[in-house]
Amino acid sequence: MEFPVIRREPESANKALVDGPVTNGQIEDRIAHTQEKELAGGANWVVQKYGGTSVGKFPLKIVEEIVMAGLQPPNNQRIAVVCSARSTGSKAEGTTNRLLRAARDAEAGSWNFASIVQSLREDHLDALTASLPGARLMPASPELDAITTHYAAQVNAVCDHLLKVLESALFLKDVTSQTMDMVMSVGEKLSCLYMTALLQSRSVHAVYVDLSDAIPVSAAPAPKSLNEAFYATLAATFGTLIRALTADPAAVPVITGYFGKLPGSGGLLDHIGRGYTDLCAALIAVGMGARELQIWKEVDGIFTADPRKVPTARLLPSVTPSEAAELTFYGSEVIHPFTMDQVIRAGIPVRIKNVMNPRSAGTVILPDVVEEGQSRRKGLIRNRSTSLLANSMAGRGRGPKRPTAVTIKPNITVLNIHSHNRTRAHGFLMSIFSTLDRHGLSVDLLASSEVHVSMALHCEPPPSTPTNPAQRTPADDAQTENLALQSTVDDLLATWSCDIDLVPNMAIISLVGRDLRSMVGISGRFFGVLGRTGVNVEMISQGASEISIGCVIEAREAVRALNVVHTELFTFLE
Ligand SMILES: Nc1ncnc2c1ncn2[C@@H]1O[C@H](COP(=O)(O)OP(=O)(O)O)[C@@H](O)[C@H]1O
Ligand SMILES: N[C@@H](CC(=O)OP(=O)(O)O)C(=O)O
Repeated sequence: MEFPVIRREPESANKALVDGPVTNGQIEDRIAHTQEKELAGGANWVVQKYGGTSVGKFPLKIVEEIVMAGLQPPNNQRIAVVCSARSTGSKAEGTTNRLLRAARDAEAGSWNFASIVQSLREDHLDALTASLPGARLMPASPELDAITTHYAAQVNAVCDHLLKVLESALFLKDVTSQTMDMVMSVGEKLSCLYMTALLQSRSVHAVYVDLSDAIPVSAAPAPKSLNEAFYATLAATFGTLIRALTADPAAVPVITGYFGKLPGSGGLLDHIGRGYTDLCAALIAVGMGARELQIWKEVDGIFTADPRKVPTARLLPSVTPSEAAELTFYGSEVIHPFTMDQVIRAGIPVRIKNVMNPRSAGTVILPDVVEEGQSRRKGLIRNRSTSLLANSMAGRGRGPKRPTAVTIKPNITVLNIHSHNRTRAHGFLMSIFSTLDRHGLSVDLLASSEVHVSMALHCEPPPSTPTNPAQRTPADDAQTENLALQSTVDDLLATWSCDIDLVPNMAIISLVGRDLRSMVGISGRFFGVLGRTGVNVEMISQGASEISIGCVIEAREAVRALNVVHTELFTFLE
């Protein structure tokens, strides 16, 4: 792939000129060069966040091929590692879900939590034994013995404390948000203790950093919402704490992606939701003044479509923060939505990389000029050179305009409401939204007229078998969502004279791209190809976001629709 060159004029540091094409490698050099000069004081820190399945499935790759390789010449980076809770299979059966299940068991009066804690304890102890150098060779060296003994003591201490918390919850028959947070934090603690020991077993000076008590008590007078000022304080606190623990230039902090009790009511799950480690890593990157935040996944980066569903999808070298956010919201799980705001505001690029293929450059998320302009209006500061570089990398203003990616979001139910009352349209909408809010449902797409409203809601499918409290599965959450939907319908029918119908088993297909706003005829092409290939469109929403066009189709058609749209708009639009 080729990109235009950014050439810096010596007499004007901020003037970038578009020149001939350059390669990905040259872009890398230029990003490094630019940032070295501009992120003064941020040294050479790279913050690397690893998801739970990466820690569970590829721990040795992370340690040897990514962290150790990054520390050594010619890279000579300072690396901060941030980990999520381990999952050896899928995230659904990973440590965090097992912990949440243990908490619900305790609340329901079942001692089943004890066996969950025991299996987590054994899993984590066995994981280290299996990954030690010369794993089953006896006798181990005294250094390795010391590492494993210390590790076992820490794992046991964390698990014993967890048992006490869960026992208290069982006797109280109550799990508060704070208790849930305390239980959930164990996943990241165990994961980071494991990665610390693993790095130490390879002679890396790894330092375990637990952020679960890092939020200062002074932050306790809660802000009404977790606002920018709060996050800025948090980032600074994390930065100070981590620096203090890693004064030795060889030290590698291994930091829990769980970051402590939030002030006010509600816990991390309520305020941030699952996937909170992305945000934690972003705050750490800001606090450390890192030169890059890397989110390591099991995919090479962001593609023009889900590469597991569209074989011809191409890796995108860069996307803008808004595109990444839109893609995440509409089904391509790229990055937790709150993450980008933090790092982009600080001018730190985010790079999505693949643990299975560390040499691939991945996808970098950088703001473009329009986004920079918008943020200036909001009084935010950006790193100008990274913005210019991003524009140049994406070849903006040169060549044909094109959409960036197409994505699908499954498990959508359409809620159609037809009011019998033609005179109070504003009251009708207010009643619908307050009912949805009461039941904790949010709307993904909306189309409305005076008396008719169609909404696409995300609802996981219900579990196939009934569950008893002692054997809950992650599908219980799905059951809760479906009950919420049913209660919403009941409440609406009770308070408003209307007809309601629910259309389950749908999906949203969305075209995303910063160029869409100026691509005349793109909607026609998008809907045209769906129509020509016999994909029925149930509902259309356009205009809410300038950078996406979306519609609801039947879920069973989703992968076919994704492929035909990709072929039409990404292959032939070259
Ligand atoms: N446009 C896209 N680009 C890259 N991945 C995508 C895209 N759309 C969907 N995906 C899916 O998102 C997932 C992200 O990678 P993965 O490492 O599995 O996630 P996680 O870190 O959340 O466990 C992959 O399963 C991939 O198939
Ligand atoms: N352990 C948390 C936090 C997290 O961020 O996970 P991951 O990075 O694996 O999505 C969760 O399961 O949600």
